[in-house]
Amino acid sequence: MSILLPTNLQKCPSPSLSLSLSLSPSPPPPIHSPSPSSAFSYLGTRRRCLRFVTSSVASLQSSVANGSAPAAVVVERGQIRLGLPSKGRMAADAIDLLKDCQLFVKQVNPRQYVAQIPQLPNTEVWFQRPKDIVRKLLSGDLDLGIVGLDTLSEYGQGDEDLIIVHEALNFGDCHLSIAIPNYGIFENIKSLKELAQMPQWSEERPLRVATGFTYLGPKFMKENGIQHVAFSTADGALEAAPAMGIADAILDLVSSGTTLKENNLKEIDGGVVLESQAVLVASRRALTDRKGALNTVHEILERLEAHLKADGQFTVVANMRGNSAEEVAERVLSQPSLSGLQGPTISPVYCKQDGQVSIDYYAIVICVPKKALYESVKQLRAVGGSGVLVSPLTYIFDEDTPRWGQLLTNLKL
Ligand SMILES: Nc1ncnc2c1ncn2[C@@H]1O[C@H](COP(=O)(O)OP(=O)(O)OP(=O)(O)O)[C@@H](O)[C@H]1O
Ligand SMILES: O=P(O)(O)OC[C@H]1O[C@H](OP(=O)(O)OP(=O)(O)O)[C@H](O)[C@@H]1O
Ligand SMILES: [Mg+2]
Repeated sequence: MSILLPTNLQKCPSPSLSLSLSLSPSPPPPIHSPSPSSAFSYLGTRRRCLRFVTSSVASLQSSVANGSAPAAVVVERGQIRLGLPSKGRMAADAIDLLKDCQLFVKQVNPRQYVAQIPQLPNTEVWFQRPKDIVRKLLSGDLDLGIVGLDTLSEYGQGDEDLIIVHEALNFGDCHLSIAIPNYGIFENIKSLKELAQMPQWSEERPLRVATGFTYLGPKFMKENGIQHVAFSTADGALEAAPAMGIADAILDLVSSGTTLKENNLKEIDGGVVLESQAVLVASRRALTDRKGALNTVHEILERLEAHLKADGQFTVVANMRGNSAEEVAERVLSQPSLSGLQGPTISPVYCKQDGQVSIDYYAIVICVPKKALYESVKQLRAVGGSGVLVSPLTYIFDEDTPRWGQLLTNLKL
């Protein structure tokens, strides 16, 4: 069966409207590809030169001679710059997360793109579109940023200057996934393998995929050995493309799955390109070369870890009759969900009866994962717990911040 390409895809009238990215011969190289003949590598080198200056004429000459990107040093400026999404679903969540960490972003009015965080006096916030945050981290115009992993992966293209400082900020959960119609020739197709093996696709008539992810898409298809694929770009409402005849499949973000369902599309086994959520990302050069950047990251990271760790937990307090703290501890620790972070805190409850002070009860305090709350309450009752009080936890500051150690190792510090 042969299917005709719509004319707009055959002719590619405008790169911004319909850029057909055939997988053969190869997907676009990374921004900082060392290949001197590549337009992408040229753009990357220029971009870098906007903000980072070469350390000396001699090193420039030697790097030109060996074909590598010139060694760069960071241009001086007083403030550390943190990029936050200026619009879209991530904008409010990023500010709310910082607020939960007692970092209050003071933006005088919503159209002002720079703001302050009084708690971090050496740091400026710059509001930018998520993809521009990544671009500006690469060019040296920003030092830190909060974006979705999908945006970071698409626009960062694996650049080693980008370091993920915290990979799970607990918002913006979604995944990047291939979806196909659940009708017509795709009705019985359930996996990427089955999709790739459909007889319809050939060099002349490839599988047409509409996506905003024109780096990750071709890369994924190539890694999965799938031939005869052509990508077209689109900026929004991609889910309409198959029904409009513009594409056979789409590659887009999915969260609840409602948009796919409402447009008669389905995901397929093996079709998930990336699991994504918001991440804190930093420029390696900024962290190593910019005065104060590492301290700022340390403080933000400590606050984030303390808040995010606490976010998944409740404090549970209960009273328990017993002869001694040790005896109560044994009963509590006999239950699998009651060991808390390091173990239960058990303290005597002093009661006055007939003028005498006695200890008949002990108060136990534990941290319990939110998901295990009800199970924990049942276990507490089973060993004699009564008057169970549950309250949210705000921060857990551990002895050390695990991601800080990982960051230092990554930076070879
Ligand atoms: N449906 C979703 N559910 C949860 N997170 C999502 C969803 N769609 C996108 N995201 C996450 O939010 C980020 C920003 O998406 P958003 O749609 O707000 O902005 P955008 O796509 O950059 O801009 P726009 O859609 O206005 O062109 C994405 O990079 C992704 O990480
Ligand atoms: O699985 P769901 O919960 O239905 O979410 C998925 C939709 O969310 C995003 O679109 P967005 O709302 O950002 O609109 P856009 O296409 O204009 O970016 C994404 O591009 C999907 O279309
Ligand atoms: Mg969107």
